[in-house]
Amino acid sequence: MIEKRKKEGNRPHGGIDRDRKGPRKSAHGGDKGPLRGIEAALEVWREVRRGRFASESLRAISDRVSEKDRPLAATLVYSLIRRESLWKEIVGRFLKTGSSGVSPAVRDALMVGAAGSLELRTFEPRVLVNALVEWTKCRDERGARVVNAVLRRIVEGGPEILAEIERSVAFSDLAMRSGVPLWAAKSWESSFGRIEGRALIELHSQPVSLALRVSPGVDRTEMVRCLGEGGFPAVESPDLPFSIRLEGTALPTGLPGYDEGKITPQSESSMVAPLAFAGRGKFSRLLDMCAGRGGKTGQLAQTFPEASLEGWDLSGPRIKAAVKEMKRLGISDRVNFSVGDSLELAPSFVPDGVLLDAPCSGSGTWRRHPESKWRLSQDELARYGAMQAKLLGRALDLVSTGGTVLYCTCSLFREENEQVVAKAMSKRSDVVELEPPHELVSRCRKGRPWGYYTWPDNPWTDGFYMALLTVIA
Ligand SMILES: C[S@@+](CC[C@H](N)C(=O)[O-])C[C@H]1O[C@@H](n2cnc3c(N)ncnc32)[C@H](O)[C@@H]1O
Repeated sequence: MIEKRKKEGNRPHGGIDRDRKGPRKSAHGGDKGPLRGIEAALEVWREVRRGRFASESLRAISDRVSEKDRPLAATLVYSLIRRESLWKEIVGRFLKTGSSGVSPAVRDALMVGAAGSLELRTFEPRVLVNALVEWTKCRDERGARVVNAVLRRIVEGGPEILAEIERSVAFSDLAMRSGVPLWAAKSWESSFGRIEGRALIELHSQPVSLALRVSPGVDRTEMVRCLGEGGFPAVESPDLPFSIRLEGTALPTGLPGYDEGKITPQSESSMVAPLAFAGRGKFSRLLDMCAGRGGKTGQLAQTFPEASLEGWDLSGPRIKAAVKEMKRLGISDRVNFSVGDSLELAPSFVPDGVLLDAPCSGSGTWRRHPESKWRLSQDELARYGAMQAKLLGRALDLVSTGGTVLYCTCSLFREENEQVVAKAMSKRSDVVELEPPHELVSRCRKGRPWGYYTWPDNPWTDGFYMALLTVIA
């Protein structure tokens, strides 16, 4: 039995039927309808368990799932991932043998069944249970009986347990129902205090939507009208004069105006970062030390049309995407990119502004990318902190005297934020913090003591941290 499980875990990734024994067949005799969505959700969930992002896996199998079933699969798998620890807890209460006593196929079916039957109203519980039993039968004949029995008990008794957890005032239940790992919830409570920490945890059960940055020279009102006519209801953001808020999420390529560079999908928290520079007057040489796919590089270039820019990143594919992004925005001639380690590369100029959008845990974007939260450990957080401190030290070495360094992360952990700034400042006596522009500060929470946070307190804004520093003579 153990041997068999090991093999299953090691099998290469593949399509919906790949790891079934025997001839390829639908687990439900080729039925159309919800089963295909459920089967796809199971495949994606298994890929996520192996370290992939759900969005990536959904894309990879999209041509094997009918258009009608795609949203079903996505909704199901994301409900599972968002509150993984909650479903695990509920499954554990009904599975008397404990989850280590059953095969991975049984565990997967139970997790999908718990999330689907208790959170989503799209599924008729009987249909969902039958589909999961059939799916399990193809992998673990005996296990299918367990799935049948346990899921029927969950459908019956699960709502009461869920209601109990929803009502509970226990801190661990708050974390579980909000989909925040307990260790992270404790860390936020200790960083932000009891009331604020709990409020932050609760924000994690709120949905997310897409925001669009409007390029300079584009009429925002007209753009909103265009999007609406194209089937994407949108409104002008009351918080930022160049942001549009969509009602939901959408693939950028499907949006009117995207190909022409008129709009760029970006969360509002990330859009405010370049505003921190804007309060510091003019810049002529800007360095983006971790340019990634060029999201903020493009905005910096648009905000400072007179400046030359250089962008670096360790990842070749990301820099390739950044080059493409500059073309889309029509600013290719303004930015030079290099692939390499920012701790070693040398800029072609002495920058008067350095953006360090550091690699981080991404904890501020957990509502958008829920897989990452279950993978992160406190050890990894410490490794991020060490890397970020080195990168910030390098940014301060590179910037001109009197120049500006903007350090930012999409993390809500002090270990990646205030503590990194404190470490960098403790190494040099010539670094001081600058006050960002008032319109930015007024939307933020003060870090303790360094920097500012945005919180994920509306669907278009993520958790984000920024600290503006300068090197004095
Ligand atoms: C938060 S992302 C940057 C996102 C980007 N600024 C944007 O707005 O789209 C961090 C980036 O840092 C890059 N990175 C990590 N370590 C690096 C290093 N030592 N040198 C250069 N880039 C690095 C990663 O490849 C990743 O693209």
